Amino acid sequence: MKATATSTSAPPLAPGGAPLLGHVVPLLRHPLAFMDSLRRHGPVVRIMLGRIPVFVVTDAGLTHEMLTARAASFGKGGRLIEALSRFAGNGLATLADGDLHRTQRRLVQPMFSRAFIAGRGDTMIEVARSVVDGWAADEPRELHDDMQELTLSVFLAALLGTEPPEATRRRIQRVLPDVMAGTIRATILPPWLGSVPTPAQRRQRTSFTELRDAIRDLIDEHRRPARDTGLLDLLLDARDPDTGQPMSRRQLEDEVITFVTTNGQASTATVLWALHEIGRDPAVRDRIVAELDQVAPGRPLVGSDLGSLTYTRQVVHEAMRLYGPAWLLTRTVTAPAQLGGFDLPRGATVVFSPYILHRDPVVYPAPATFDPDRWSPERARSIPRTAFQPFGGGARQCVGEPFAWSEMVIILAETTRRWRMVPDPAVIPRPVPRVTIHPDRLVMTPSGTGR
Ligand code: HEM
Repeated sequence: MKATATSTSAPPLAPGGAPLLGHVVPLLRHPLAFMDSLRRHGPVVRIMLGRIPVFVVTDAGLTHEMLTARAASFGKGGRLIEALSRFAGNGLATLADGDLHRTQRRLVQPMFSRAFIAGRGDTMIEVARSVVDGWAADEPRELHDDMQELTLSVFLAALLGTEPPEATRRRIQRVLPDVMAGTIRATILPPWLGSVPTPAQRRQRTSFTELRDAIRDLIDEHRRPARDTGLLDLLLDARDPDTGQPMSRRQLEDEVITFVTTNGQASTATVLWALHEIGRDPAVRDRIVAELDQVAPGRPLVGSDLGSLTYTRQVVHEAMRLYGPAWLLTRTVTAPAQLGGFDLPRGATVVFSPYILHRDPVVYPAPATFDPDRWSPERARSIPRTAFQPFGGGARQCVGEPFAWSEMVIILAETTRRWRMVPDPAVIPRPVPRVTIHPDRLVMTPSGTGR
């Protein structure tokens, strides 16, 4: 997988750039096709955002190397991180590498451990089921809002350790689209163009304040639940092992905002794509339902069943492969560095993209085909580990990964068991790359039972 050049040199320039704007136009117009096309030009390719060179790593081995063994030269940073920190402040995902990140990661890690998440499985399932049960039969639904409601409800249930207050959930859900809306534009546009004040930017700034107010109230109003402690209780109890100090109030807010926004993006997108693919292929749905009937015959699903839902997990796996869901992540070169034999100057932004890696036809034959059996225990063995990196790698790998798997499997299982989701043939969802890749619209009708 790892590619090397014979001598050190500047990475090749991608074709199709314009004099003043560079590759901004193809990146804004056809971002996914443009990114996918870069693989043809080499393992590291130079593109221009205006006059600023940006280096895109298209090779899986080199991406992994950059995130792990060479991480000291490739710091977390770059334009995406600047754009995200406008609302997430110093949350775990936007903190620069260093002591504060290491301390925060140590404090936060236990709340996303497999054991802790497994202990919240029953509550997460109950909340997902009550949302799905509330849908009316035979009425078409715009599933984007539904899935955002589901992922947010399930996350808040785990965060609080109990069913979240409906008003709080609504308040957060209302502002999330505006919070995320301008992030990719702020990443791609040259700074002089991105700083022009527009009504959309003003709306976005208001939404940042509203989200922070909602999270502040959520923390203030939280009471430790009787049954299970939530993730938030762990955060409140966390003490820096060196100083014995709790997290500052501002840091706590930044962390919760980070979790709510990351969860709402990536997990929502993956579940939407999975439902779209299940709707196109009834055989996939039948196999999920058969598995659920075998694992939990004649009874509701419980948390301890999740580990046995092998096929349902394969469906989630394949949805994450095919649609990313992150297509543009960034690092900053902290000292003059080489990657794959190419010279990269200090201060440059490096882009890496699970989307590009997951569509490599050498590793994934017929890469555009949705095939959950790629991930059957026998076939998955032939896929190199670095070829599937939806959660990144190294010290900055997604801390929420165990939570994300449980959440997505729960939502898919509960939706599919309760309903047969019938796609609207007039609405063909198109991928829209925001921070993650969302379908522009997904309209499906819950019909009868999934059985
Ligand atoms: C399908 C679901 C998800 C995907 C594909 C995903 C993907 C990623 C990726 C690729 C990174 C690394 C970014 C980088 O290296 O620059 C990341 C980091 C992170 N993710 Fe996720 N994520 C998902 C779900 C979640 C959830 C559910 C949470 C929390 C509730 C979460 C919280 C975080 C945090 C806090 C970080 C920063 C970790 C650090 O820098 O130490 N993610 N995620």
